[in-house]
Amino acid sequence: MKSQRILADFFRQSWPVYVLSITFHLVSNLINVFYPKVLGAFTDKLSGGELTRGLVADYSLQLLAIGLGSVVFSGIAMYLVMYVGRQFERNVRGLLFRHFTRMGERFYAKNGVGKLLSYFMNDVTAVRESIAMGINQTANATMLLLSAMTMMIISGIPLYLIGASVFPLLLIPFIVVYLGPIIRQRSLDVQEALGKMTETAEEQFGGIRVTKKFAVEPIMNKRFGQTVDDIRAAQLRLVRVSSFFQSLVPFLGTIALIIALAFGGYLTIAGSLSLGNFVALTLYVRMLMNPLQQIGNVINSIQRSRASLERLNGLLSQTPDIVESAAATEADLSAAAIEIDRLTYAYSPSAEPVLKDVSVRIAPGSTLGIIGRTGSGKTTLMKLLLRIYDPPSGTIRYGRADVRELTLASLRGQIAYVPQDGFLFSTTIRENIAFSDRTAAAELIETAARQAQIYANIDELPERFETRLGERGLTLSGGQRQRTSLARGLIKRAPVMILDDSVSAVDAVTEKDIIDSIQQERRSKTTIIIAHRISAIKHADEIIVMDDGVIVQRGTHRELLEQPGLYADLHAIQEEGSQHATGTSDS
Ligand SMILES: Nc1ncnc2c1ncn2[C@@H]1O[C@H](COP(=O)(O)OP(=O)(O)OP(=O)(O)O)[C@@H](O)[C@H]1O
Repeated sequence: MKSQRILADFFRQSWPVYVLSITFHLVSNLINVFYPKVLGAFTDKLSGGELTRGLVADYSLQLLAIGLGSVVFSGIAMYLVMYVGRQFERNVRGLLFRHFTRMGERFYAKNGVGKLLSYFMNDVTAVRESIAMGINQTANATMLLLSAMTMMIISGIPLYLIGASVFPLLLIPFIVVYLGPIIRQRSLDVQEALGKMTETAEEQFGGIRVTKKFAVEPIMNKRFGQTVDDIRAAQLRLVRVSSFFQSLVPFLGTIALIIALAFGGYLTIAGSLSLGNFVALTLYVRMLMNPLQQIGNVINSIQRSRASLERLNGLLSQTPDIVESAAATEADLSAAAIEIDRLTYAYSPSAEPVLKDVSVRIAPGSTLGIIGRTGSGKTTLMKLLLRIYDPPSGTIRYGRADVRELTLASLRGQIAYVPQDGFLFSTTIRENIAFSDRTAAAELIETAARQAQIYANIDELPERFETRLGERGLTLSGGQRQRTSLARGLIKRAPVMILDDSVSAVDAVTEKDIIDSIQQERRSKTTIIIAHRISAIKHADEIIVMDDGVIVQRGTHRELLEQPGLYADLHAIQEEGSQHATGTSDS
């Protein structure tokens, strides 16, 4: 399973660093456990009246050496593990991003951007913390526990006294088994709530312009406030159980100290334990409290990170809905006819089909115009041509090849798709236009801009093609964005071009200029134009009219005008509109 893979892969690569770090921790702790022994010996000398100035200086120097030695080794050990922890973070973020790029539209329709960001930020960090800090502290604590126990035995502290003092610590595993799953579940709830908040924030920042124009800030504040309240509630539920757990562990340490003090004190008075060993015992038990506290923290953090790991695993084990066949071949669309054959498509098995028995043949080099009511399935049909969604087998062919048998890169690399709401990146206009080939020559970029009738606008900008756009290209007007996106499609000079309502935001005169230059540029190349205005498609070799997923009419502009139907009705309405606009109407 992928779940184990993230960690297994990571440990396979980085285990030498961990071994080195654990060795350094071991050395540091071996040095550190001499500290109670030195103090014990000091106490014995003091109580025996044998302490001299020279011995005081000696003991002080020994303590200094112990302090320095242990700090240096534990410092290096910590650095090493933190270093690989950051490597883990970097690797998993890369892995997640590559996974995201493979996922299809269905995945993005289900998972908001904010939710996906939360995987990058919260979950990866939670796992990193536990495999870096967690492993550091566990190694440190275990070493300290083991070496302290060994030193107690070597120092001649009776075993039964050590056993009695350490007994309360044996209860820790039982507490972990009982409280661990509760902490994990509550951590999962916190991560989900954080994901929701990032999702809501992303959406609200994205829609802030609409919010302001409708003056609905209070509603939005309330909605966001709710997600923040949910996080607080989930976090408090987690804090209640995790702080109980975290304080229970050192409490057991205190019980151990009380036993050592009472039992050890009694044995010292009875003369069966030296004063030096009594001091050493209490110092050792006190010394054990820190690692216990650390182990408590670590167990808590491991439970939290297990919740995050589960979320990451869940995400990484999702497979893309569009999978390239193992025998997929490279597409060659340069002279291929596009055959759509009795295509019926529904977005889900339980939903009504949005395309019903659609058949069209687009000859290579020809232009197909598509017009129809909104929601009639035009964009869906284009997405199926690009295999953004999977059409039923045999219903879409390029030449002789079924679309499902072509490699995705070769298929999409040869189709220039220009959507209605062309997304622009927050980089320069030049990079936005030369998106499919960043090395494209300046003349090619300029020609594409001219053909898309955006050149004059760009030329007026202070830095022309080097002008940086704001996020999502929002420094341009809607029509300018659309034409920049059109230039991005045109520069690709792809064998097939799809304009999906791509000139809807430009005025009629500009639209005519754009259509003229597209006709010129794409004279011998296959072009599909979807439009709501007849003026944008009337030059097409064939026009199909769609209504509710069905092709209701087909033919050339002239043929369609001669038939009664949706096309002639649309034409009449649009003609009347333009006559009103130019003042040439009879009525
Ligand atoms: N991802 C989706 N999941 C489920 N249903 C969808 C999805 N995308 C579109 N639809 C539905 O499919 C139908 C056809 O939508 P489509 O976008 O193809 O229409 P269209 O003809 O391009 O519309 P418009 O002219 O308004 O752009 C609509 O009823 C729409 O609600």
